[in-house]
Amino acid sequence: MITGASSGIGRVAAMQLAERGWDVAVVGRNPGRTRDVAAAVSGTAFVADYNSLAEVRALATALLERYPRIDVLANNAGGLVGRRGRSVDGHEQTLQHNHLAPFLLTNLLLPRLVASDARVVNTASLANRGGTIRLDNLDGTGRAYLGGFPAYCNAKLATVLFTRELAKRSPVTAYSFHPGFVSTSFGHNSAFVRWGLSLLASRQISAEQGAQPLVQLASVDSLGAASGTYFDGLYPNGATARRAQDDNLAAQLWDTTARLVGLTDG
Ligand SMILES: NC(=O)c1ccc[n+]([C@@H]2O[C@H](COP(=O)([O-])OP(=O)(O)OC[C@H]3O[C@@H](n4cnc5c(N)ncnc54)[C@H](O)[C@@H]3O)[C@@H](O)[C@H]2O)c1
Repeated sequence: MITGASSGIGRVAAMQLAERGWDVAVVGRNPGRTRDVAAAVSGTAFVADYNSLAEVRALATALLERYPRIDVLANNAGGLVGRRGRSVDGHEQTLQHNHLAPFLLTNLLLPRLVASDARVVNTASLANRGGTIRLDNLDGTGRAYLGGFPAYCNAKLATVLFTRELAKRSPVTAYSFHPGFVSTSFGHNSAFVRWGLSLLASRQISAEQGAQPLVQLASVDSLGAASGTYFDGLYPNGATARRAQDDNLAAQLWDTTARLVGLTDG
């Protein structure tokens, strides 16, 4: 199961895993592109916009109906929303697309993932190092938006913490990773990020190269790294923000997020 599989890293990973014989669930936001990729990999298309948690819930229901077993869930959908705005559920959108929605999807699938002895692979980012988590203000209300970059850093720090905590709270194997600076449509909707990426142009890699960590983390039998590990590309224990090592923060973030997405009432 690969989210954000209609383009970029997710699309290439879907192609490569299908070539290895996997039955791939292609999850995307754009119906036409998602169906095209699904047809190309002889997989099944699922469409959901993470701007709505109701769509995430419907997605989970459809996936559970279709697959009695799930070997891998790759939470890869994400990116920046260039202008501050609220999701259908009232949350800051970059936070919802990168953290709240994948958290909810994973939890709704968790019993099936556990029963399948599955792996969860979360696409994080080096940007986690610039993140902060304010548990009483995950939306960043009142803080400068700057083309979504601070919100993105915070959300990807949340991804690293979520992965560590998932490894603690459940028997599934969970990894997060930074794919590298990959030439995709990532950041095209934010002038600030486009400018930042232009400075890194010489370090950009192709989507084929950027998909390698996802493909490896999904498919290699033994990675020799503990569940919860963050990879920088193919290398375990990549550099993270110090806060990403804070077990107490990870546990509190889990509980706060569960409340925000309506999994618990506190
Ligand atoms: N490209 C990079 O340099 C880079 C670096 C670090 C991390 N990442 C992360 O890699 C992942 C894949 O990005 P990419 O580089 O392939 O870019 P991309 O823009 O080609 O792909 C992003 C995918 O996420 C999906 N998505 C975005 N918002 C969504 C929403 N609201 N609902 C449902 N799906 C949504 C898109 O439809 C698309 O399929 C993202 O999580 C991104 O943050 C990318």
